[in-house]
Parts: sequence; structure tokens; C-alpha cells
Amino acid sequence: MRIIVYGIGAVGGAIAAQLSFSGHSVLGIARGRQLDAIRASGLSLSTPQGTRTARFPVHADPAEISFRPDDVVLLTMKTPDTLGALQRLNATGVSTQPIFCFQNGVANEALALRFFANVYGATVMLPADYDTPGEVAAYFAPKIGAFDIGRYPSGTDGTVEKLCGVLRASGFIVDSRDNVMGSKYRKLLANLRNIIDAALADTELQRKWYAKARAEAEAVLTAAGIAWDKTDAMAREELTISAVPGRVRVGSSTLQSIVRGTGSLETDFLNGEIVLLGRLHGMATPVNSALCRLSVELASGRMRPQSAGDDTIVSMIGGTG
Ligand SMILES: NC(=O)C1=CN([C@@H]2O[C@H](COP(=O)(O)OP(=O)(O)OC[C@H]3O[C@@H](n4cnc5c(N)ncnc54)[C@H](OP(=O)(O)O)[C@@H]3O)[C@@H](O)[C@H]2O)C=CC1
Ligand SMILES: CC(C)(CO)C(=O)C(=O)O
Repeated sequence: MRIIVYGIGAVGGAIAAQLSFSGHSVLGIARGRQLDAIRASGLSLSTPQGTRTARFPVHADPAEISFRPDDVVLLTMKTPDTLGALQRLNATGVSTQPIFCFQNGVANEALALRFFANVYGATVMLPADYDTPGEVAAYFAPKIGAFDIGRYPSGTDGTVEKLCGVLRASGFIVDSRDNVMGSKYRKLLANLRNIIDAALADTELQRKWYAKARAEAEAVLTAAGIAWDKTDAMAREELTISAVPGRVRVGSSTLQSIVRGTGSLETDFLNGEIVLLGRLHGMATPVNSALCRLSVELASGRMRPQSAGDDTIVSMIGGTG
């Protein structure tokens, strides 16, 4: 099984590096200065245990790869970039190879299924940063991260078991799941917080707005008949965010996109998933709608990270928050 990691940023970089350290066959697809830096000097991965440099082949596009039947593809770009990546894979002639969505949110799997028959979901519990080309950092200890993996929309199979085995041998905690989307909806609820923490500095206000956004989301998921895991997989094996020597954690993947000025945020597929479900099921979602509008201000640079106040969100809701 050769593993193609598509999108070598924080999560993709940490996974590709660990696979390469364990001697597993891995190829990366990256772009821009990250591609140049990895080609020139490899990818350094810093963890609480220290820093190591991984060297693995890296490409600018799927067209540069001669795909084999035993390849599996891990999508590790943010959701706004998924469609373009799937179109590139499709154009390259990938067909039956398994596509695993190692991404937050629940939108990527359905998108991938439009193009490919063998699609899988993975819940990613791996707090990681990418802010400098050629470098990534991952903050969990004692293991680097944990994944729930299963076939989409449900079930498991030999491919899941094989990938789980490879990832375990590379230092990850991995569970195969019959209902991986239950795990991914649980993570979606947690990720409603990404944009709140990026916008507000005050921890009490962060807690208040997260409670409101989550209550709204749970009501919408219940109305839509969508079940989510009730156990907190983050606590598994007592994984804790730990200090990485020489690094200060930037924060959530959303805050990192704001700081890097990528211009688009995943919020439309996190809080926006709740807005979409609310619209489909005739329920108002004022808090998550306001948070989506806030994300536009943050992504455009018109609002600085952690500069919002209570009144900012209340006024976006229209005074009803
Ligand atoms: N970071 C974290 O702590 C966690 C992230 N996640 C989830 O994991 C997923 C990945 O997040 P994260 O690793 O933070 O994201 P990053 O932005 O750090 O990494 C994604 C990388 O993919 C690259 N990319 C996007 N499209 C292409 C393309 N077509 N060709 C080549 N490269 C491409 C991006 O390039 P460019 O930089 O040019 O945009 C970027 O380098 C997201 O769904 C996120 O929500 C889940 C748990 C934790
Ligand atoms: C690690 C975690 C849970 C929050 O930082 C995350 O999923 C993200 O950054 O998107």
C-alpha cells in the first residue's frame, strides 16, 4: 500500500513525516513555497519529543504521479480546496483507488463520492501547526495523534484495516469505525469553536458563544435525524496538548488560515454546515450564521484575530444574541 498525502500542511505534513520515519512508502503533493522547501531540504516535524527531518518524494500535481492499483490517497487540504483536488485526481485517471478524507467537517466525503466509488472518512485528532515552509509542528503527547477511520457513508473493510495497521506502526492511535460519520459529527460540534476562539480573546466570552453555537447545532442535528458520538475521543489514551521545544502553538487550523492570510476559511463547512442543515429543516441558526459572517471579516483582513467583542457578534445576529 503506497500512501499519497494530498496537501502537505499541518496535518498532511505530520502524517507524511511519520509514515516516512517508519519506512512506509509515501508521496506528498504540495504547492508554493512549501513544495520548494520540501524539495530543497525535506520536511522538519517538531513534536514534544523533538525535531526530525523527513525526506519523501513530493509533487506539484497528481499528473506527476504514475498511480498504481495499490495506492491510497489521503486528502489533507482544507475543505475549500477539496473540489479542485478531486478534479485533479479525476483528470489524472485515479478511479478505484481509495480516497480517505483526513479533514474536519462532514462535506468532503460526499464531494469525493461524486468522483470516486471508494471513499472513506477519518476523524483527525492531531493538533498541528504549519506557518513556515518546510516546517510543521504537532503538539499531542504521548502519541502524536489519533484517528477514527471508516468507509463512507458507513461500514469498514480490509482497506480500512490495512491503513489502520500502517498508521499504528507509524505512531498513531487508530480505531476502525463502522459509523465514522458519528465520530465526524462529534468533531464538527467541537470545531464550531474554531472561529469563536479566532475572533474573541476573552475566554469567558469564548465559552459563552461556544455554548450558544453548540446548543443551536445540537438542536439542528437532532431535527435532521443526525446522530453523533457522545464520547470525547480527544480524551482517548490521555492525549494532551504539550509543549514543543522552540515553538509556540499558533492555534486552531482556522486561526492558522487567518494568520497565513489564505483568504478563505473552512468556517463555511463547520458552522456553515449547521446553517445549511437549519435552512434544509426550517430552523433558524442565528448564532452560527453570524459566526459565518464574522469569518468573512477575519478572512478578508478587515477584522484582526481576537479583536471582536460581545457586541460584534450581537450586532451580526441583529441584536438578538
Ligand atoms: N491543523 C490542525 O491542528 C488540525 C486540522 N484538521 C483538519 O485537517 C485538514 C487540513 O488542515 P491543516 O493541515 O491545518 O491545513 P493546512 O492549510 O495547514 O494544510 C493544507 C495544505 O494543503 C495545501 N493544498 C491545498 N490544495 C492543494 C492542492 N490542490 N495542491 C497542493 N497542495 C494543496 C495547502 O497549500 P496552501 O498553504 O498554499 O493553501 C496547505 O499547504 C482540515 O480539514 C482541518 O480542519 C483537523 C485536526 C487538527
Ligand atoms: C485541533 C483542533 C481540535 C482544535 O485546534 C482542530 O480540530 C483544529 O484546529 O481544527
